[in-house]
Amino acid sequence: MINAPVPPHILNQILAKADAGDSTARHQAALLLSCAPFVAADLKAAARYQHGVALPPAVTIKTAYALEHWPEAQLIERLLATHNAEMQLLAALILDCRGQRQQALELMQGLDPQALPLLGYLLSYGTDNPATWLAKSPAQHPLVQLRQQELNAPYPAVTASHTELPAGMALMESFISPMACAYLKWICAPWLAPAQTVDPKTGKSLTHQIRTNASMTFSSGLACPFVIWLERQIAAAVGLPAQCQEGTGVLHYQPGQAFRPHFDAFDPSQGGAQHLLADGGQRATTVLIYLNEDFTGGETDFPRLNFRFRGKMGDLLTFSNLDAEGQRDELSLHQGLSTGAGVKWLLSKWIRQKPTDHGQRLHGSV
Ligand SMILES: O=C(O)CCC(=O)C(=O)O
Ligand SMILES: [Fe+2]
Repeated sequence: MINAPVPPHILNQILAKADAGDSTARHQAALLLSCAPFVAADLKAAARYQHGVALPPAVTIKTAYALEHWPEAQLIERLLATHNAEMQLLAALILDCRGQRQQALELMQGLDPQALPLLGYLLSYGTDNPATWLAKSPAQHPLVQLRQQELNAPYPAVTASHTELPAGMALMESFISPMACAYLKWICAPWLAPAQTVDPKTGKSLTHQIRTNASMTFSSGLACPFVIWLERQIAAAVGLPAQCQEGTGVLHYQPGQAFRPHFDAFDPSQGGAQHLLADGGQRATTVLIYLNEDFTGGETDFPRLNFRFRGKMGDLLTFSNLDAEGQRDELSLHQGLSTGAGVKWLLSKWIRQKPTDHGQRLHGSV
């Protein structure tokens, strides 16, 4: 079975019917709330509607993986055992990022050829014309095309000896594979919305001209096993607990869009700071993973360090936002320069000093 994500307004209509006693809606609600890669609410909510409904294996896997910390080999084994196209795709992505390309390709090739266009349609539900997806032959699917194009990309990740990196920064080249980049772009595309920024005075999120791009954030309820796995990979790479992470964000810049100069760390002198610092303390570290290369402009720019960075597909750049005393580092000011031609995709991860609600929900309490 393939699990369908649903835009919130549709889900809310179904939930309202289910709450009014409609048994079909209850059934739909249990399935939809528990599906992967997008779970529109948390699993506790699904349980409310669950009576008599067999939940898809993905749900059990996601919950157990998040809470029991299975070793990676066990995760892959269980994903494969579901015989579910989506779960097998996740296993292929993890294997691919691990450098087991041949096994990943075999898995991809073994997938039901109808499953990928159908997954594309389901993932774009409500925002795309289903006919566009269903009319595509499986061979036209971006993930299918990619497996032929990207055969020679280097894996696994290598830590780059980038002599020109400023202090406090590190680069890991090919941290995730092009197939994984394509998957992240693909599943986020239908869910992009104007990116928000935090109002320092109130601590509330709002749209602001400082940030004109779009984004999508995987809250703990939305994270699929691949995103949970990726958060743990990031944690290991930067040596900071996965529990300290905020949700994984994916940023999308159309030509001319930008994220103007800003600090990721909060300004503690502002009124909204206490509210923001309450869940995990300061944003100590930022991790960026570059998901594509086919655009001009759009570098990540650190004006006070006279440093400008352009990642290759799958590269991870990390930098610190705090100085040795734990205060906001004034040198960490940075921006996503406006893109010229083409679209820029970037994964963005902020890591706090202490565990966050998000991190503990996905990775257990510390
Ligand atoms: O788009 C970029 O290059 C920078 C993104 C950024 O500053 C952030 O996500 O905090
Ligand atoms: Fe930033």
